[in-house]
Amino acid sequence: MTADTITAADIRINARWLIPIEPSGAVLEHQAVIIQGTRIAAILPIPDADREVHAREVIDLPDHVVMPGLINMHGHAAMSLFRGLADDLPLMSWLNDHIWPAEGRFVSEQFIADGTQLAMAEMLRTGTTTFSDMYFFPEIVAQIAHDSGMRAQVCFPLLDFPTVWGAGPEEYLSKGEALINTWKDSSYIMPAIGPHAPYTVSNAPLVEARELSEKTGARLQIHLHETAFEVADAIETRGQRPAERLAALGVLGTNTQCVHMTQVSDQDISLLADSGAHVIHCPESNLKLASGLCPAHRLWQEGVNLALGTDGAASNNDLDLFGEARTAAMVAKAVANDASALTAHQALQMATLNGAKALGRDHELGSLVAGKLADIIAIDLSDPFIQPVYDPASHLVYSNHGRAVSHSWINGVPQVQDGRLTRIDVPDLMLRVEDWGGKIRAQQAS
Ligand SMILES: CSC[C@H]1O[C@@H](n2cnc3c(O)ncnc32)[C@H](O)[C@@H]1O
Ligand SMILES: [Zn+2]
Repeated sequence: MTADTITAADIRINARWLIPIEPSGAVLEHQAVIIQGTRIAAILPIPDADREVHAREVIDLPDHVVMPGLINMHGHAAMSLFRGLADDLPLMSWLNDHIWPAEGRFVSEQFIADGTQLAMAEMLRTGTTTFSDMYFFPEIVAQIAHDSGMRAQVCFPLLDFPTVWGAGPEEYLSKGEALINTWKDSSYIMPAIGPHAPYTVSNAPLVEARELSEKTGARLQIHLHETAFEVADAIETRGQRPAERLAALGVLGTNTQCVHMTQVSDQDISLLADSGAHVIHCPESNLKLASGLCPAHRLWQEGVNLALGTDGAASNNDLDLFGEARTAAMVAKAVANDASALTAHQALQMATLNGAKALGRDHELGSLVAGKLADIIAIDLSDPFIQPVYDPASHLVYSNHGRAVSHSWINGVPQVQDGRLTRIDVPDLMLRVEDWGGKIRAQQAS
């Protein structure tokens, strides 16, 4: 739809600044975003919109920057109920001695429902409109996200051993295929396959996961090269680096999302770049668990698509993707010994368009372009802690931390209005969260 043909629209957002991400990272001023139904109909200079558009609802955002909703490409949403339960530990002792025992005790359908809602509330408040989840009871995660109108890639878990969600790989795969069939035509829910890690999934289920991905088009997300120990142990026990093993099994491809990649050799980079696999960078979880540092600038230079994730709130310990973008930019500078290694604009692209690419949905998500879905956020830059403004992208990455997200829309539907959630009953949610906190505290004390 062009400006000439528009006469009526559902929503018009008048923005002081606009960061559309595409076709360039440039910041535009005094722009109107026109929404019709679920999609962006046009982006016009405000004076043109005044002349040509009659919107049912006009939202004036005179101190705000408007941009695409953030895409948090890796997490375990319901682990928000374990936030702060086990800090200051390295990955394997965090998992083996604390998190897996706690999951064995507490994870249930109700835990997943409440913990996922708590995570969604935090993500919406900090600018995320699409998240990726890898956790138990994915059918509940999918339903909860769908019912709240949040977009989600929901990866069903795949491991060699029994968990609260199933007896082993065959059960996970058959329940997972049912999840894919249920949601394959949904715009909100992207069902996906979540083999946990190379050290918890053996070759046969990995190959079955690949075949399921090829048959259905579902994405496959895996924790990969998270620590030096993982890589050294694989070399010792299998004689292969994990990425090499995945490549040999045919598991690295354009549908594959590799989470972490803190240990990267030249050969690993070639495998990633040649296969078209995506890397999901989770710098804060990597820092907190002392897992290592992903060389983001090198991967970017070599043409690997690099998106951002928070990981779960028990290893981050928040789900603020603006904060993650800041950390990614800072860490890249330190790792490369180059202050320009990853700029604010690149960090915003990682948090938006690159996530959409990893999902295979960059034709309709990840940037503000006419025709794309209306997943949009607004951030109020009038507060003293983000004044004065020279480049709003700089403030979003280096000064903001997601505190000032005032509005968001997903599929053209308001999710945050003046900083308040429209679709989640927060007081009721907090009662349930406090109940879980009480139960978990009591067990810790016993
Ligand atoms: C199979 S469901 C997901 C499984 O992963 C665990 N987990 C959470 N964070 C991490 C991480 O950084 N590396 C490896 N595994 C992680 C989570 O507790 C679930 O058991
Ligand atoms: Zn994870």
